[in-house]
Amino acid sequence: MFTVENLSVAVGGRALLGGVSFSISPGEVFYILGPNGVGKSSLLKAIMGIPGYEVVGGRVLLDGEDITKLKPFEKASRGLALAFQIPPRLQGVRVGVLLSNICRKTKCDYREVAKVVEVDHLLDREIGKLSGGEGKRVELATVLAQRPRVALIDEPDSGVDVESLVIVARALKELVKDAALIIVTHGAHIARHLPPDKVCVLYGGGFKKCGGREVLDAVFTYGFAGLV
Ligand SMILES: Nc1ncnc2c1ncn2[C@@H]1O[C@H](COP(=O)(O)OP(=O)(O)OP(=O)(O)O)[C@@H](O)[C@H]1O
Repeated sequence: MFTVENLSVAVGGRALLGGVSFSISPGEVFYILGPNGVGKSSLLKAIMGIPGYEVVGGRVLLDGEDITKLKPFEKASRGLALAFQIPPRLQGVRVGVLLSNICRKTKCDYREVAKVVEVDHLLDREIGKLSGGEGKRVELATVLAQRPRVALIDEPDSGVDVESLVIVARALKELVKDAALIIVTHGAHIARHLPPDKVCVLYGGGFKKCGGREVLDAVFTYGFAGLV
């Protein structure tokens, strides 16, 4: 069980979010929806412990262990993985080398992982020279290769064409077989392919409405401002 308890987050020394709480188990899909700039990415980065995204209150628990203050690599070794909204454009690093390095630790077959997100034809390409959509699929491959217990996925459906969205959804379905899946999205296009179990709307500094799929329908009908 992965639990975020009454979390407050500051970014660049400025208070951004407060009182964020949720729990999620492996096999569950949790969507965090909200408008641009509300703090969705910052929440995932703070959970992961990325420098500059500070947890100033509350706790992050993995199977009862308080992991709030652990460093990102320590959280990764316990099974947390983050797919960035805009993946780092690593110069001079080839896709196959990165994936095989991760798979060496987790004992996966990097060519099989690459096939899931259809980047097996990109294994010899430099990550920094991929297109935006290719880069996002490679980013998902790195998360798959980590075999996480908790996958934090930032905007998997932004900048992705309709066919690639099907591939992205396939990867997410693969991930959720073993992991708790937390997906941040402002458009929720991915919901056509991967319905959520739980949904929360982040608005005005915290979660304003949480529930099941009906919250997603309400967002489409009323928008964020109309809902809260
Ligand atoms: N490193 C940073 N330093 C200072 N401010 C930041 C930093 N990162 C994000 N912010 C600010 O924090 C706020 C929330 O940004 P964040 O990227 O978390 O929003 P978001 O909800 O993910 O938005 P979007 O849907 O547009 O991706 C924004 O006002 C942003 O400018």
